[in-house]
Amino acid sequence: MLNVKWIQVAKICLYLDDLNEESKIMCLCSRAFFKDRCLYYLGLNGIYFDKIEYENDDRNEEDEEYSSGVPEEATVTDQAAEESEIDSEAELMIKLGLPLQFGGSSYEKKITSPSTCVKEPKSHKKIKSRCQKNVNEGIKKATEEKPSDVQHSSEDDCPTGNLLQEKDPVKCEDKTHTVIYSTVTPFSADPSTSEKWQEYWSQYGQGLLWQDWIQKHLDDPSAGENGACEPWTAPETKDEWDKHYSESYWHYFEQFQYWAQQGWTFGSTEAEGLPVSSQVLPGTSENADDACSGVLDGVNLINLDSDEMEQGSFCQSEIYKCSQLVNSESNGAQCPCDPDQKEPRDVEAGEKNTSSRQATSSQPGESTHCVRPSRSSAVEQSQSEDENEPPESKQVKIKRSHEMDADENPCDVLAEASSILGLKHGNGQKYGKISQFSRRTLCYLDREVQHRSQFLDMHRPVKVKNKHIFFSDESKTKPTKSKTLNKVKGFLEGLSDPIEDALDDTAAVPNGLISSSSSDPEEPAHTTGNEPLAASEICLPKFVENTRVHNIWSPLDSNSDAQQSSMDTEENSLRELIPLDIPDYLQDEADVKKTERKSKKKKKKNKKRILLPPEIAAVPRIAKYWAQRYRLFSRFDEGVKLDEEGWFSVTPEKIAEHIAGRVVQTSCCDVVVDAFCGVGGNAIQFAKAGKKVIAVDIDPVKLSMAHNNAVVYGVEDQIEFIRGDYMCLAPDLRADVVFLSPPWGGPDYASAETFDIKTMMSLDGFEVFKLSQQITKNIIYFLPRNTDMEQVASLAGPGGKVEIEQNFLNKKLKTMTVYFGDLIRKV
Ligand SMILES: C[S@@+](CC[C@H](N)C(=O)[O-])C[C@H]1O[C@@H](n2cnc3c(N)ncnc32)[C@H](O)[C@@H]1O
Ligand SMILES: C[n+]1cn([C@@H]2O[C@H](CO)[C@@H](O)[C@H]2O)c2nc(N)[nH]c(=O)c21
Repeated sequence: MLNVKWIQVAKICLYLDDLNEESKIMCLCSRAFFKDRCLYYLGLNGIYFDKIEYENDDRNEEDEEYSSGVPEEATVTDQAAEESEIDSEAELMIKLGLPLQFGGSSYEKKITSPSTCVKEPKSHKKIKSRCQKNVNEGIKKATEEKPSDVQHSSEDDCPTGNLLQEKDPVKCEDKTHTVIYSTVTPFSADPSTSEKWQEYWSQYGQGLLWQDWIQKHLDDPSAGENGACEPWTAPETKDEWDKHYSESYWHYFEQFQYWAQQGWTFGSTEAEGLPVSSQVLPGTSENADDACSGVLDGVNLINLDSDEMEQGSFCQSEIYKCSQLVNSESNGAQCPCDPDQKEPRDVEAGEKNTSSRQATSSQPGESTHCVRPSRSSAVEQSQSEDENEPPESKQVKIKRSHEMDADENPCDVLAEASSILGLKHGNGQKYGKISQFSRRTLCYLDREVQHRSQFLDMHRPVKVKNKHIFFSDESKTKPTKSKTLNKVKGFLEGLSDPIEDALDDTAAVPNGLISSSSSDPEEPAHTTGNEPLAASEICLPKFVENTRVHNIWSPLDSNSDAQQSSMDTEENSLRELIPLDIPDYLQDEADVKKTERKSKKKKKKNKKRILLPPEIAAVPRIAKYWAQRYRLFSRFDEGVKLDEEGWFSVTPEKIAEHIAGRVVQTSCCDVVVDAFCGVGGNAIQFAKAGKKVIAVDIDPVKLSMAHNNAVVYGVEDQIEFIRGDYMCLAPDLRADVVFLSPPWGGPDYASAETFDIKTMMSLDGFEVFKLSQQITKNIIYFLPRNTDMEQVASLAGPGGKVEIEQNFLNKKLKTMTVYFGDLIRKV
């Protein structure tokens, strides 16, 4: 079973001609999440039992990541998991004695994100993860493992309050549920909020549950029907409903808690502005959709009753987020942020004035274009209009698309795609006869995408907003004398690669040593100096090539210890920088973090350094990849071979496995051409998935390594290895799928803001694609994460479709896989 989470996040339509709907290119944006930390740690440690520990971490992480969108910070409790949250940039900053504010996406994640002000009580964290675990591992087991802190199990504890006791889509007396629900003690510290939550949930819980259920089962026409087959009673859906219930409850609970902490309340009665329909529940409503939209109206009618709402546009926009995507043709539902409007609405941008045009769609299933209105304008609009009203009666007003003038319509699809989805775009040449796109529409398919994206590392520039760093007199003078700064200087000067590379996935490890203290498996291990070690200084372990070496540790030498402690001292001195305007909610955490850092430092002191095998130490540029050998090939120790290019360009096994899985899911795809097979990362996985593979590479060394590695995996018989130039061979190849993983021009691809596939690769990316099209329409293009999204979409041609899948390895955006033809998953 693949440990991959795949979600559709958005649909972007690129119009060539406003008047011709047929010519638009439909671009499905999806995300695939992989986790292979255990393989990374195994690479560092070389000890198997650690793997088990980290696998546990991963499982916890999964619970958090996908169950409810809770901010990471709120759920990370144990040391290992917590360490993994700090990326190496942040770690480097700490090591160098620089405050985190200077950079590092961990800082961004942990501090600048408004949502991180949500601090889930510790008890909730435990309870929640236990609860999730229970759900996942089997409800019955949960009954037996009733946690000790569960006090009650009566029906009173049912989080749905009275309402469910009357309408009971989920029976509270059900033992299993009793356990799950009774673990909930929302707002234990604040009874009034707790009451409000109870009230809110009892009023809207069912509607929300139902709405989400329908959303999840869009393809199932029976899902929205009331009556005979209620999902909570039907045997085939009961379990799924139960799980859905638990997940939804926690999801909305967290949302509610968050907004409550931001000073928002909701109008609980009709008099306060809630529509009557919001109180119509599934099962009692004549039309379930009315209930759904009513509920969502209710959500949108959450009122601001505090002046403390200072979280900026991101928080505000969350309220307006289009939280439902329903095919209006199939069930008549509407975009919830637009209660009285049945027409579809888009996030639009184009060269032309689109003010009077309404979005149209000709294809079934694509008729609803939900809009997430502009971050601030709609909010500002509504706030300024309501300025004179008492805050509790303020309501969200959102303009309809046709009411927006081009001037005032700030909905810029490209900006949204970039900031929310992390997709890059440039002005690069488009494929075929396409010159430019005249209009774009964006529809989010995952209502949580905006929120979730905050907790993913998409290599966004660090935003430090309104931070004033003041240097005390002392600290003004110190940096010039600081050994640490000299080290920084030396370190940076010593790097030939761009900074991003040094901090990201292409950094060199200059002295042949890898510090195992690097907390982020994605990141290179950083060393304390850049001087190459003399051969005599390298204490090389006895290393037999490609055989499992379980313990390749050497004790940390006393020198390094001294170095570390000197860095610690200097770190402290540099930490005299005083950020004056840390918001209150962060101030509280500052002390906690200090203590945590101290304890981490202590632990790091105890950590050991891993020594590289001689052949790896001889090529420092690839040393960091060696630490990641198991994530590239989990059977590395059984004789896998890589050369230098192979090390940095092989597709990590989890990603390759996933891509192969996508082929398996597509019918009539038996033969796959791996046009640039390299050392075989992808070819092996295609073969493992049962496909016949034609593996082409121009380099005989690569090809022989690919063959060797295929033997290790026992799939050599399924692969035909052809040495040659794909550009010449392509016309003679026959296959059902072509996989393209060309050289991107070395590790420098990441230093470009946007990667142009036509001009930045050694081969012309358009030509490669064109040749492949002659073999089959089913093409997979494996590309850099910063590839120009519009350029790659243009490959689909007018009226075509494409799926752009972002590949996240341990929450960090790694690569982009683009699917064409039948390989595109259906929306
Ligand atoms: C990025 S690597 C492929 C990595 C591969 N997907 C893996 O997982 O191991 C690109 C490969 O393309 C090969 N190559 C470069 N130009 C080529 C060409 N014109 N025809 C065939 N192969 C070529 C290189 O030798 C290199 O091995
Ligand atoms: C330079 N490089 C890295 N990766 C892939 O991107 C990941 C993140 O750097 C690497 O792990 C590797 O899979 C490459 N893939 C291809 N096809 N061609 C390349 O030149 C290349």
